[in-house]
Amino acid sequence: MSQGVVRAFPPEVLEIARKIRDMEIRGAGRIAKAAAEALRIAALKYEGESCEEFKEYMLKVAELLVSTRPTAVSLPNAVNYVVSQLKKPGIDSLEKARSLVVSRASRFIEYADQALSKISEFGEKVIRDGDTILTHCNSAAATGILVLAHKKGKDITVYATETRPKFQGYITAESLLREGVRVRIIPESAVRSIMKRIDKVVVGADTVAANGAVVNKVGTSLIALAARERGIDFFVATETFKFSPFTLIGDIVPIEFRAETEIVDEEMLARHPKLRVLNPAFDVTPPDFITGIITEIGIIPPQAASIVIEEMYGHPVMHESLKAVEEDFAQ
Ligand SMILES: O=P(O)(O)OC[C@H]1O[C@H](OP(=O)(O)O)[C@H](O)[C@@H]1O
Repeated sequence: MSQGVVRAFPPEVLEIARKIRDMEIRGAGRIAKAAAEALRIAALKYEGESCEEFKEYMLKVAELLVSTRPTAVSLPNAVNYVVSQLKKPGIDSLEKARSLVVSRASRFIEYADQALSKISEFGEKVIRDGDTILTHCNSAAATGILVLAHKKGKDITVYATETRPKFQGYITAESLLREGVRVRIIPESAVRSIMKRIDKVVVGADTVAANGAVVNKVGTSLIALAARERGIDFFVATETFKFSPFTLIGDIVPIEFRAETEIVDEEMLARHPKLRVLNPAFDVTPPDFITGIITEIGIIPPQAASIVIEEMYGHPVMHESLKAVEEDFAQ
């Protein structure tokens, strides 16, 4: 190891990290691809000559990227995919290490793009001609299904929730309208009252836990509840890299709480110093509320999530948090 000297990160890498943090790049899949791209840039722009220093530098870039947003597991999964093999024996020259990072980052991005098309193909099959579908927030995986169903000639109507406070529902509405899909925007508070018009729900995911629970944009679990009340199918569209290996060993998915000022303006906060605003960005939908999880490897029941995780990630190695507990006990 070098003596703890870590080179400055390239400005492009810092800019991608900032954009993810500020949600200029958002959506769990896009975040993961942007992180892989940042790692690729960091590797290509490294100007030192030491393999050990390169590895240390890449791990610092990885830490920076993972720290930007806490909930979507696609982010650490993508970062681990790109950098974890640097620790393996045999990566003993700078050129080997650099080309490993560059090739794995490119492979991840390619995989993510292909996964989205496969999800559209599997998911399109659950949409019937004449369906009215409710979606929430803005999910590339969910939107892809709806666009493909429309392109295949199915006459569909999509209800898109506004998705306060950041109104990602507008992005969904605009991308569907561009493709010629019929769209209705509704406030989230109207979900239960319009559920009688809905044939099925399709949403995305930020993280899928080992028990099949789905963490997605806040409000998703209320939509699932309203769908269940009427016996309406509730589908989740997601790449398998949003399945969390950490939950297989009991880790809780951290829920991101964002700034108070996304909900209430500075002036109101200044007028009422005792006022506190809670702004959770995500919530958890239990597996029993979910009809199926549409992935690039097929449509799976939520109860099969742990099998997918073991297939994708192997049996989990001991996670850092558990190691820390064990070390505490050892003292
Ligand atoms: O990966 P795709 O399917 O695009 O999106 C998945 C999910 O990511 C988004 O989170 P945010 O808007 O980044 O907070 C939404 O919760 C969306 O459902």
